[in-house]
Amino acid sequence: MIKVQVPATSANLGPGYDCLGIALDEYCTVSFEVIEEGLEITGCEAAYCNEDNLIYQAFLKGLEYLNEKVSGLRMHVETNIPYARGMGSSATCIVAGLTGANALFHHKMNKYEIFDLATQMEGHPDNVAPAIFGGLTVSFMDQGKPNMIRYGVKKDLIFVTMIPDFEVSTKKAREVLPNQMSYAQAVYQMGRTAALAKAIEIGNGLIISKACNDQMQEPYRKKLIPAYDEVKTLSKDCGALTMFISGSGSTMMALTQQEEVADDLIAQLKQRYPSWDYRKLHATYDGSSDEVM
Ligand SMILES: Nc1ncnc2c1ncn2[C@@H]1O[C@H](COP(=O)(O)OP(=O)(O)O)[C@@H](O)[C@H]1O
Ligand SMILES: N[C@@H](CCOP(=O)(O)O)C(=O)O
Repeated sequence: MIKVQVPATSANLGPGYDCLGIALDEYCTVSFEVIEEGLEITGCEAAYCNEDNLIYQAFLKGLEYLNEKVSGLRMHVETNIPYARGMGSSATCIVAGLTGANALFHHKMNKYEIFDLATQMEGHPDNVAPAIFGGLTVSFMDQGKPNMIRYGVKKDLIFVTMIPDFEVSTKKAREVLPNQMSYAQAVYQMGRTAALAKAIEIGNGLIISKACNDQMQEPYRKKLIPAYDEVKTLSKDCGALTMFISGSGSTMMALTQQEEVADDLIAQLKQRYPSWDYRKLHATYDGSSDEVM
């Protein structure tokens, strides 16, 4: 039996739409066991316990690439990453399926081949890159192929993760975006994205707070998250460096280097939104991994 572990991810980090992503210390683990026939899936919602399961679809894509077949498969999923909340659940599924297939067939693919296949399935590279390689990644497409470079992350950064009790599907959140932006907006985004990556690496709070602002997707997506303005203001009032929509939402993340700021923000939000889920997460350099059990 093979056991695969993949971290949650937060994409965009404000201005880095479809480019920036970071791996966080919350994990999805999936075990894969070849059986005589059929497909057995446990550990996820009944709606996903069938051939449409995204992990299974990615597993099949991996097999096809490797030109391999299995007689049957037993899969067990354990995850703390909520669905459709902007924490990269679909990327973890895709990376887990591909990694599982690769591990069963002697690691014939390298991580860059997995990155390519995963990007094809996810449609953009920013979640799958940190899910595979860990850390803070900057990705871009070149001639249809994904490329990425990895940055470090200052250890003391706390990602205050505020998970609303409703879903936002990535597909829907992409549909609300306009098709064009001005040169002025492009300049606004480029400078901030480049500066933000370095600021997160070295823990420069001043640049994080100035650079982590976005004109490209958050102004349009905040309509899908009614509490966005309130959470943004509260994060600032509590002393957080910044607050952004994680991936396509609905999760919002505030960044701070002070434990008491994180605790205060969570305590205040818990009073207003007791049904939300709150976590204090940290970046991880552990990308996807597999082991024989
Ligand atoms: N454990 C799981 N098993 C099967 N499919 C899953 C699982 N978790 C997530 N998914 C798939 O990922 C979709 C959510 O993806 P998406 O809308 O991109 O949100 P997210 O921000 O969580 O990645 C679900 O609707 C489902 O198709
Ligand atoms: N760049 C994508 C990221 C989607 O991330 P997810 O965690 O919501 O799947 C986007 O913003 O659409």
